[in-house]
Amino acid sequence: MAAFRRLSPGLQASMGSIIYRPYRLMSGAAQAAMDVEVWNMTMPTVEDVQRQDEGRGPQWVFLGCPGVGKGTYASRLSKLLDVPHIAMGDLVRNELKASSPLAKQLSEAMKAGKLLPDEVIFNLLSKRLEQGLSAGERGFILDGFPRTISQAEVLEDVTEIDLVVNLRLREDVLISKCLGRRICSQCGGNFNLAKIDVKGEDGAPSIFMPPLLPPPSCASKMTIRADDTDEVVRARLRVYHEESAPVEGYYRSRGKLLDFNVGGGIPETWPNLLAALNLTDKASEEGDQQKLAA
Ligand SMILES: Nc1ncnc2c1ncn2[C@@H]1O[C@H](COP(=O)(O)OP(=O)(O)O)[C@@H](O)[C@H]1O
Repeated sequence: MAAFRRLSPGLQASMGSIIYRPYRLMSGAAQAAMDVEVWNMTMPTVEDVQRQDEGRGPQWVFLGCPGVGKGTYASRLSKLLDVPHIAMGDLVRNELKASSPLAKQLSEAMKAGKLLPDEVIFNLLSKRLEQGLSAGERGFILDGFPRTISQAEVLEDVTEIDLVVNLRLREDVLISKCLGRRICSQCGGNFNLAKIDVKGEDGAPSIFMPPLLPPPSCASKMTIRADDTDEVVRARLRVYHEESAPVEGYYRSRGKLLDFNVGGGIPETWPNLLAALNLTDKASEEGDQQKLAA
């Protein structure tokens, strides 16, 4: 509870009331059974995950450096498991569209690659979870939260996290992927102009990732995130190593961390990730069957 004491009483109240009620519905026995499973790294099947508990969906976290693909894979998994994908960066960017002096100040910090104050982050996350609860959402996949040990401690105080997926990729590729990232200003689609083709060295495998090019309708509307410049990407990676990498150890020591090396583009990585999670994507399997039959 030490982390709570560092937060404002109002925030404690809001985190406590919003997250505690529904997510504590899971029985102690069910929680204990799940802890043992995750500790032994026996991954749940998609049916186990969906059947988990009447009032409680899966609660997963995605960790990993900027550019590793947290958003891409968390969003795909959220569709597969039918739980919301809550991307902290998106919540922040959305909030900072306002023109208040505070929004300006926070936006400057973000553009410099710094983490924003916990108070701001918890407020946004609480609001988002509250909206989700009113809309009947069950469970979540968090992407970009927690990013510090103190955030992880607060999260642990208020709810149970079932599984933490830690995506990993070599640093030169991360930088190229951040610099190649483009977003369509009209439809919000994410694309990447970077062509990654690195030879394996010292036992490390080769990595090939083709660019993810926009369709003609989006091509003239490409925008770049303000924090995807070379200097800021390097600053964000430094911040990750200093502040966020310890969160990996936090969950590893609790038996909840699954390390996963991103070894290629989406077509190779997605099935490998599903296999590591012991999940089956029936839709893409059926698609494969259709392709095979054609
Ligand atoms: N949990 C968090 N704590 C503090 N700041 C955050 C958090 N999540 C997002 N931010 C802010 O939003 C920025 C963008 O986040 P995100 O889109 O998740 O970036 P990335 O691509 O680096 O993983 C971060 O660099 C930081 O300024």
